[in-house]
Amino acid sequence: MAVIELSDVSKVFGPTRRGERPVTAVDGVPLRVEAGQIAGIIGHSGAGKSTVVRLVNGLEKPSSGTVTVDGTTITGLPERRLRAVRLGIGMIFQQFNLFSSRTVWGNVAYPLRVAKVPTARHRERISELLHFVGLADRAHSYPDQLSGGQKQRVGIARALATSPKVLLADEATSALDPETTRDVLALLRKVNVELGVTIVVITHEMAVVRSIADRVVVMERGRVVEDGPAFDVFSQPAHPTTQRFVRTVVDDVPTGATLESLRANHSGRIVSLSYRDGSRPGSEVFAELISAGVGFELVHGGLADVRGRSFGTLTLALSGPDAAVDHAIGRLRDRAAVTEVA
Ligand SMILES: Nc1ncnc2c1ncn2[C@@H]1O[C@H](COP(=O)(O)OP(=O)(O)OP(=O)(O)O)[C@@H](O)[C@H]1O
Repeated sequence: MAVIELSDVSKVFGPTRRGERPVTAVDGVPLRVEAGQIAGIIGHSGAGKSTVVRLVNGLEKPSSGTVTVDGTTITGLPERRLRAVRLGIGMIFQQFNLFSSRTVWGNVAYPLRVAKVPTARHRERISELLHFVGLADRAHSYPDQLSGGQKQRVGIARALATSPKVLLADEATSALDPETTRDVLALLRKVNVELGVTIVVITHEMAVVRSIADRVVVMERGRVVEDGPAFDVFSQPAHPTTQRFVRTVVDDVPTGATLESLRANHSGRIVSLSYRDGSRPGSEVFAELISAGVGFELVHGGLADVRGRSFGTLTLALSGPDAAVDHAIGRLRDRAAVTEVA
């Protein structure tokens, strides 16, 4: 079942001054996020990601198309009904957006008050949330006494206070160092697995998508240019923009200067063996080469793991008589996609 569904949604911001052109921030976007999924929406600055988030929580109205959240079509809903829908959507932000004058406890209590949860129930709920995010001992601290990672944990506890079905994370780790990013992403996974919350992660970093998303949506200039299961998008990216994003985290195929340097430094034939179906190269590769009497050197490559399945490319420089090398390449083609790169 789709928890979030955008059908052919566009958002055009009209010019605010004379002489300016309207901006199409979102252009005919289809998006379906299934219940229990973690979807990663990636794109460069200005691609339209934040506008998609604002359309999902009803802060922007689409110029055309419809937005449905948890079975309710929110397009055209009056503000009063929208507020009720928003209670089912948690949000976390890059700059955490905590109240600096309230303690951790006070920050987490705030959405409970807005949702008119009886005060008698606050203590138990807040304590449960702070335990869940690992901050039970910081309840009386103020935000400026916390690290960035701790602030985001408070943001997550606050976003979960009213037990939303959906959590929207807009660049939630962009202000954090890599180690803290890993911890916060692990916490988001826990939110997904243990609480069953559907999560949409908006980011410009492929490493974030790689470590958390089940599903990847790539946006460019307001459009969705690629959308698929994380393993497929990482192992066989189709759109050039996706290919560039994937190369920022998995640089297994030699291109450009690397390829030139390989050619300059190896006189033999250079072949790449690609594994894109979840299988891995094993000792059989080397056994084939040895039995064919071919010399080899591993000159480039890498294997990556996405959602528990691996893929990657190994590049080898082969040396020996032409017939033996041809024979070995023929045998390897039975086991992997082989490309001769030089
Ligand atoms: N309220 C607005 N009025 C006018 N133009 C807007 C408005 N909000 C966004 N835009 C424009 O829409 C386009 C998409 O912006 P959006 O913030 O959705 O992109 P993004 O992918 O989230 O980028 P970033 O990561 O930089 O926030 C940009 O060209 C932006 O300038």
